[in-house]
Amino acid sequence: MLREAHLSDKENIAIDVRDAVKRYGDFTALKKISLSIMDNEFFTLLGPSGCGKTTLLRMIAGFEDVTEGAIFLYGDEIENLPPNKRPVNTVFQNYALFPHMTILDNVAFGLEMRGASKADARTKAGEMLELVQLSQFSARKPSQLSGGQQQRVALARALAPQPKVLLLDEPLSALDLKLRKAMQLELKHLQRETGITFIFVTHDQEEALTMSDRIAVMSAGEMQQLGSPTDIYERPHNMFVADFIGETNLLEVSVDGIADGRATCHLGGGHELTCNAVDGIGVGSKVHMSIRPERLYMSAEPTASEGLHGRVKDNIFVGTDITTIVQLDEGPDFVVRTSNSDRGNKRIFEPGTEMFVNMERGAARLLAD
Ligand SMILES: Nc1ncnc2c1ncn2[C@@H]1O[C@H](COP(=O)(O)OP(=O)(O)OP(=O)(O)O)[C@@H](O)[C@H]1O
Repeated sequence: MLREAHLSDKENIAIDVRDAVKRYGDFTALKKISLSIMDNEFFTLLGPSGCGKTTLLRMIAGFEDVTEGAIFLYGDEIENLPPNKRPVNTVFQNYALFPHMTILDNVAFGLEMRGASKADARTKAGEMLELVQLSQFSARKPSQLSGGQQQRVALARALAPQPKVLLLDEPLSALDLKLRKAMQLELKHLQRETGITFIFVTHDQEEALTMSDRIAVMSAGEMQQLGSPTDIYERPHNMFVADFIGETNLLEVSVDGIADGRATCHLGGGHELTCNAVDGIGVGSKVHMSIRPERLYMSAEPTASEGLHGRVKDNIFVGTDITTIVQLDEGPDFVVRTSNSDRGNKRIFEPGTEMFVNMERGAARLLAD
C-alpha cells in the first residue's frame, strides 16, 4: 500500500518514459515503452542481450535521440537537452578510468570539467573515495587496483557531481562472482545512503532480484512486466517472464472451469489440477501452468488428488540444496528443489524410485503465452 501511495504521487517521478520508440533505419529497437521511475528508487531494466535495455538507458542519458514519444526528467522534457546538461551520470561496464591519473584525480577530473576549482574538486573527490571506502588508495594509479576497486572508483567519479539520476550499464559484469555479489550489496547500500535514483541495466536476473526496488523485464524491444522482485518472481505475467526469471516447471493445461477465484484444469492425459484463476485466462483456454522447483515436494503417496506420479531420474547436490529431476508419467521432466535446511521434513528419493510430486498451495500459476 505504501508503495502504491508513493507511485501515485506525480511529484516523486524522476523519469517518465512515455510511448518511447527507437528505430535504427528499418529496425525497431524499442516498441512504445512507457514507464515511470520514482525518485530515490533502485530501478532495474532486465532482459536478454539485444532486448533494448542499453538503448533505453542511452536515450535517458541523451546519447541517443528518441524516434517517437518523449522522456521527462522531473517533469521536464529532455529531448533537446544535451547529455552534459542533464542531471544524469553514467557508470559503464568498462570503468573507463584515465590510466595516467591518480585515483583522486580521476574522481576530481569530472568536477573540474564542470567548473569546480581544483581545491574544491579534490576535497569532494576525497569525500567520494571515503564513501566507496577507497581513501587509502587515492594516490595510486588505476592499474594498481583490482577490478572491483576500479569499478568503485568509477562509481565515486559518477556520484561526485551529485547527479539526480545515476545510470549503470552492466557495471558488475566484468567482476568475478564473489566480488560481484559483494558489490551488489555495496551498490544497494550506496543508493540508500546517497538517495540518488539508480537505473541499473543487467541481463542477470539474480542480480536484478537482489538489488532492485522494481524491475522492468524486457524482451525484443517490449516491456513484458514491471513490478517488485517478489511480483516478478511469484506472479509472472507470461511465459517469457516465468522462464527468464529463475527456474520453473511448465505444464500444458486446458482450463475446464473457474469458480471462486480458482481454475480447474487438466493435463493432456486427463489428470486434474487446480490453481488460482488469472484475469484474462478463461474457460477453454489452453495455457501453461508454471510451478517453481522450490514449491514442490515429494512423497511416497500423493498428499492430495493432485499429486503427479513419476520416477526419480537423478539427484544433483548443489551445495545449499538438492535438485531432483523427475520423469512425470504425464508431462515433461520436472525439477524439484529441496533446501538442505528442509531435509529433516522433506523426503528425497533414490534414482529409479516411483513417487509423487506435490505442489504447495498457491504455487501453481497460469500464464498467458
Ligand atoms: N546504432 C545502432 N544501429 C542499429 N541497430 C542498433 C544500434 N544500436 C543498437 N542496435 C540494435 O538494437 C537492439 C537493442 O540493442 P541494445 O544495445 O539496446 O540491447 P541490450 O538489451 O542492451 O543488449 P546487451 O545486453 O547485449 O547490451 C539490438 O538488436 C541492437 O543490435
